[in-house]
Amino acid sequence: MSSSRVLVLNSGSSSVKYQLLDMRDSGRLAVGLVERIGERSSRLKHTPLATGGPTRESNGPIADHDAALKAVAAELAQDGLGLDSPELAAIGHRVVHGGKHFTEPTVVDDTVLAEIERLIPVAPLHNPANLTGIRTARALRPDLPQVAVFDTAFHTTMPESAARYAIDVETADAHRIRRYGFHGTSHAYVSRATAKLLGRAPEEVNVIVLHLGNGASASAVRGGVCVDTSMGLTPLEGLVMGTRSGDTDPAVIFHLARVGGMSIDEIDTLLNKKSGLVGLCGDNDMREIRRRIDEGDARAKLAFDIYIHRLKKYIGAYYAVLGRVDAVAFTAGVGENAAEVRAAAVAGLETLGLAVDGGLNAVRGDEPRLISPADARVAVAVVPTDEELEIATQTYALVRKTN
Ligand SMILES: Nc1ncnc2c1ncn2[C@@H]1O[C@H](COP(=O)(O)OP(=O)(O)O)[C@@H](O)[C@H]1O
Ligand SMILES: CC(=O)OP(=O)(O)O
Ligand SMILES: [Mg+2]
Repeated sequence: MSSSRVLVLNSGSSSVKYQLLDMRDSGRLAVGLVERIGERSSRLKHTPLATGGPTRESNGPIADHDAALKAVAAELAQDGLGLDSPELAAIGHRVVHGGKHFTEPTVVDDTVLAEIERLIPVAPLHNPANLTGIRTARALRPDLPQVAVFDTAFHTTMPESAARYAIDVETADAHRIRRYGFHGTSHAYVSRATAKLLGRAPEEVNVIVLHLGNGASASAVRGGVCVDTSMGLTPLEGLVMGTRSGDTDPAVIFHLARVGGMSIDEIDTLLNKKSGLVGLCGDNDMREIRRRIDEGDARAKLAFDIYIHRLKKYIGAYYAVLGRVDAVAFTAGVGENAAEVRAAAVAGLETLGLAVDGGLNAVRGDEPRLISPADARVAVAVVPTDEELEIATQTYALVRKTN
């Protein structure tokens, strides 16, 4: 029997998203999510698409990512899709920080694991979870290739002028301080899907991709190649996010330490977990923020306005970086669902050829779609991301090549 299945694990700081795919037709056999790992109210949601069975949900404490992955393996086994299946060709893992070293998907060995571990200080919310996912999967199926697909890989093409901070070169190099960028698997997938939507080859189009999830980043993609992105050394730089501040004056940190008496760890937690939308108004979910705005809540409105102001600045910046823009693509949880965010982000940019058609923008759906008026100079699009499919595709291509 030929092995054509790939299990994809997208381990986040407190969640694991997973998909089992058959790569002969990229069909999904099972999808699921473990949320609130480490809390008492963890939840596992599993949909066995292959059997047509109902979605199963279970609640109860799941202590860590190791336990989460074992619970996922048990769910899959219940549908006859267990990790012991000879049809499984590989397990693909999203790894957030690959540094400068990893520009391609990579079969994991001990050296690769050590490098991912070395990068923990620059992705403290993500790389530890990714590592646990790989280690647990490897223990369950030591004979299978485990493939790491890095968020940073797509951004390694950025020119030095975009990738370097203007700080002392020797100090920066000694500590590998540069702008790496993240969500690259999504930016790559969405920029290609946007070209397809326009009926053109990726090499022909310049796209600004706005990945607006809980973490959020923008990228400038010229002819399929990333030339700038808003996240930097870590996923803290750039846009306003669910819990992260995005851009601030670095002197805020000196001030909080010297005048506010806060420790470096306290400031790290403040900027990564207690800032962004949650810090501004107490909620990080855009649905809740919209509901509060509708009720006249001023703090929610200010949080929304700050979020939009930053987003608009990045659209303008990347317009200037690219010179010619063919499309602006909105993706991820907020980008795909929040019509009011899309409308507000491009409002007033008509002189740049950017506009949203109210009717088209209000349409909901899972397919890539244009929301700009028919005569617009620049296409504005909603392009759902599929990081799991992209990871599976890259993983399968690599194992086919190496076998
Ligand atoms: N229907 C919706 N309307 C507005 N925002 C939404 C909607 N659904 C999800 N979101 C936003 O998407 C976010 C999650 O995005 P997602 O891309 O799944 O993030 P992550 O991958 O970082 O977990 C939520 O926090 C919420 O703000
Ligand atoms: C890199 C990053 O911010 O990822 P996420 O949006 O999944 O937190
Ligand atoms: Mg995400």
